[in-house]
Amino acid sequence: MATASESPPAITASDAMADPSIPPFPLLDDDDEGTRHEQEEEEEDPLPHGGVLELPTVDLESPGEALPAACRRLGVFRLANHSVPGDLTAKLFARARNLLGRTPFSDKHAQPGYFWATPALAGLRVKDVSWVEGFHVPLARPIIADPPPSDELAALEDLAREYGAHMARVARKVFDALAGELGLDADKTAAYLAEHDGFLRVYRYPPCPEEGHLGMEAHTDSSVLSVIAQEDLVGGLQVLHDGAWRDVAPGAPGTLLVNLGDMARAISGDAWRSVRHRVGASRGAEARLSLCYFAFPRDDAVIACDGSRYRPFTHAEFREQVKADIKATGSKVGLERFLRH
Ligand SMILES: O=C(O)CCC(=O)C(=O)O
Ligand SMILES: [Fe+2]
Repeated sequence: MATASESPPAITASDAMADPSIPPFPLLDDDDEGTRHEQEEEEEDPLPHGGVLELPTVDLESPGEALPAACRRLGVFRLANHSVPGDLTAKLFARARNLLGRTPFSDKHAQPGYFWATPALAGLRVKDVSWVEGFHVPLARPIIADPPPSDELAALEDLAREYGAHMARVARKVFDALAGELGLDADKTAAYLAEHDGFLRVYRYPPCPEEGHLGMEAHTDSSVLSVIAQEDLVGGLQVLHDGAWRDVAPGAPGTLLVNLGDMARAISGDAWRSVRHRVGASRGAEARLSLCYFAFPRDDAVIACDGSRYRPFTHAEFREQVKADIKATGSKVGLERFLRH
């Protein structure tokens, strides 16, 4: 298995074409190269790479001061002692690897909840292709589709739901510990995290034969918090910290990674960070897999904080604004839209 520090031999474009499981990501042709260089020249001050970043670890059973400190300083941390059964996570990874890694693209594509290179599908330029595919599993309701999901996908979905219930428990426990620090009342503590309405994304970052792509473009999450499990040692996640991209150091085996999203930032009036992050494209022969859970406020929750730079808004308003911005410009504007004038 590839580690973050080794550089395994990259697969070639013909290897990638020969593997029927790999979606037909567009490779850069000569014209696209031209576009890419122009775009790079336009980019102001590309951010430097700042090496590896060790994240603090928070013990879910006794988070103490380490939790708010990590939220204020970084917006991302490792979580230990979370009681998610290791064999459940391993089974879900194995199913995902099997289903995404061995099924021809055309069969996956016909399955409900499957996505690949999402921004490319929104008609963006080749530079913006994210070298990723996966399944989107809403946790509050079963995937209803006609024709129904394959047996393999139905089995993956069952495991994802069982895993998702653990994620909801973990998210609630983290958020309750944090709510105390902001002095949120019981109503807000409940409304600001609809943990059972979140979703899980099962991602596979297939090997990418070409430089110049990312597994996932730089972004902040729109969630309150996101919980990521990645298969041991296959690196790739980078966070922006002090003006540089930093590779997230592999955590102790079995730890989860929690990152705060825009809603946590707004709820706390900018006291907590919504960390900007991205995923490098997998360059070795091994695909990277991750399980990402996202939890949001209730739709009607009014996000407001005394002294905040943001005007009060409902979560539904935020979501609609993000959708509208992506539709209009191809990217999310986010909280800037809600600044008080
Ligand atoms: O796959 C990962 O580790 C991160 C994915 C991510 O950042 C996202 O889906 O928002
Ligand atoms: Fe993210």
